[in-house]
Order: sequence, then C-alpha cells, then structure tokens
Amino acid sequence: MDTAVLESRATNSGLANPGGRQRPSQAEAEAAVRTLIEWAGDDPDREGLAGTPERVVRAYQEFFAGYNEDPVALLAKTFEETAAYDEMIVLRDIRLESHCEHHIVPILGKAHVGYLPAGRVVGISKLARLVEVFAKRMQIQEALTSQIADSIQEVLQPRGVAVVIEAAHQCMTTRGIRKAGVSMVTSRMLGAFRDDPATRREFFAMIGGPRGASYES
Ligand SMILES: Nc1nc2c(ncn2[C@@H]2O[C@H](COP(=O)(O)OP(=O)(O)OP(=O)(O)O)[C@@H](O)[C@H]2O)c(=O)[nH]1
Ligand SMILES: [Zn+2]
Repeated sequence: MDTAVLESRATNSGLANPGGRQRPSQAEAEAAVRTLIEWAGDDPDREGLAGTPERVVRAYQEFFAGYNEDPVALLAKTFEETAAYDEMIVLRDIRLESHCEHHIVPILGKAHVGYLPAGRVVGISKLARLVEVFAKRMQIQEALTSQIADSIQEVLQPRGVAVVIEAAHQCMTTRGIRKAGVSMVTSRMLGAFRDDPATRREFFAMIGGPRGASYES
C-alpha cells in the first residue's frame, strides 16, 4: 500500500495531525501566558516571572510536540526477515506522559502495546514513539488508547492489536475531586485480541495484568 493511501486512511480515522489551522505566533502565545499570570494575581514583570511566558511556551512545545509528528510515516519502515515469527510481540511498561484536554494538566502512566504480526514487523522503538506521538497532544485516555491501536492496525495490518493504558489524571488527584491513588485503565482490542479470548488472556498474562499505580501521580 502506498503512503498516500495510508495517509488518507489515517485521516479518515481521525488519526492525522489535526493541526493545519493557522497557529498563533510565539509572541501571541507568550502574551497569553502573561495574561494568565496577571489573571492569577501576580506581576509578570517581577524578576522571577520575567522569563516565564517564554519558558511556558517552550514547555508547551515539548508537551504538544505530537501535533508535528506523523504516525503513519513513523510506522512506514517495516522488516519482513523475521524467520516466519508469528507469535505475539508485546512492548510493556511504556512510560506515558500526556495532558488531559479538559484541564491541560498531566496524565501520567504506562502503556502496553501488543500485536500479532502478519509477515512484517516494525522496529520495536517505533511502538514507543507512536505512543509519544499521540500522548504529546491534548487527550482523553479513551481516544489516546484507540488512536494508538487503530494506527498500528491501519498501517501494519497485523492479525490483531492490543493496547492497554493505566494512568493517573492529575485533574483528579491535584484538583477537583482530589482522589489520590486513583488510576484509569483503558484498553482497545482489535482482530484476534478482540475475537479470541485465549489470545487476549495471553496478552494480559504477558503484561502482568493491570498492576495499579506504580508511577508517580
Ligand atoms: N472519560 C474521561 N474523562 C476525563 C479524562 N480526563 C479528564 N476527564 C474528566 O473530564 C471531566 C470534565 O468534566 P467537567 O464537568 O466539564 O469539568 P470540571 O467541572 O473541571 O469537573 P471536575 O473534574 O469533576 O471538577 C471530568 O470529569 C474529568 O475527570 C479522560 O481521559 N477520560
Ligand atoms: Zn482533566
């Protein structure tokens, strides 16, 4: 399948970079941060805060770098010389740092990604990079989970994909209801992982089952 077809399929599933709209300039973004500082009740011109708008904008560039990345291109390079390996491939305990789209505060946790190859495999680091591409956007955990699984299914067309995410939402732990220690668990099972209970069980055995919040929340 050529890249154009893959790109259009990814776009149809809402996977492509949703940017495309005209972005404000860096100066406009810094001015917005300055407004928030004033709104919070502090003086943006005092020494400690003078460089803060610029620093916050730089931090946002890191937090939201995923809008500049293309998940389809990331998975495009595959290998077929696998000695006919056709068992499950699982990358577990991928550190996840995202931001919730409702409050723009951190979501911290772990992702586990598995698939059953159909002839070709992808470099294992690419699975972790794929998690990053979608995590470094404003997210809800359900969409993040689906986007990771769906892009692997669309691009690699394996016999199945499984994604599990366990994460703490700081919008629940540090504000609002303030329930520390709560984690949210989401999963997306496609192909054999959805249809075959034994495959699903094998995957959960390989990731050790959702193991609770062993990350900082
Ligand atoms: N389903 C889902 N909900 C999320 C996620 N991240 C944050 N939320 C929730 O999104 C909801 C937003 O609800 P609102 O009532 O609009 O916002 P709010 O008044 O700040 O809500 P509280 O957090 O309850 O104070 C909250 O219940 C959050 O807990 C997520 O990844 N998935
Ligand atoms: Zn939130």
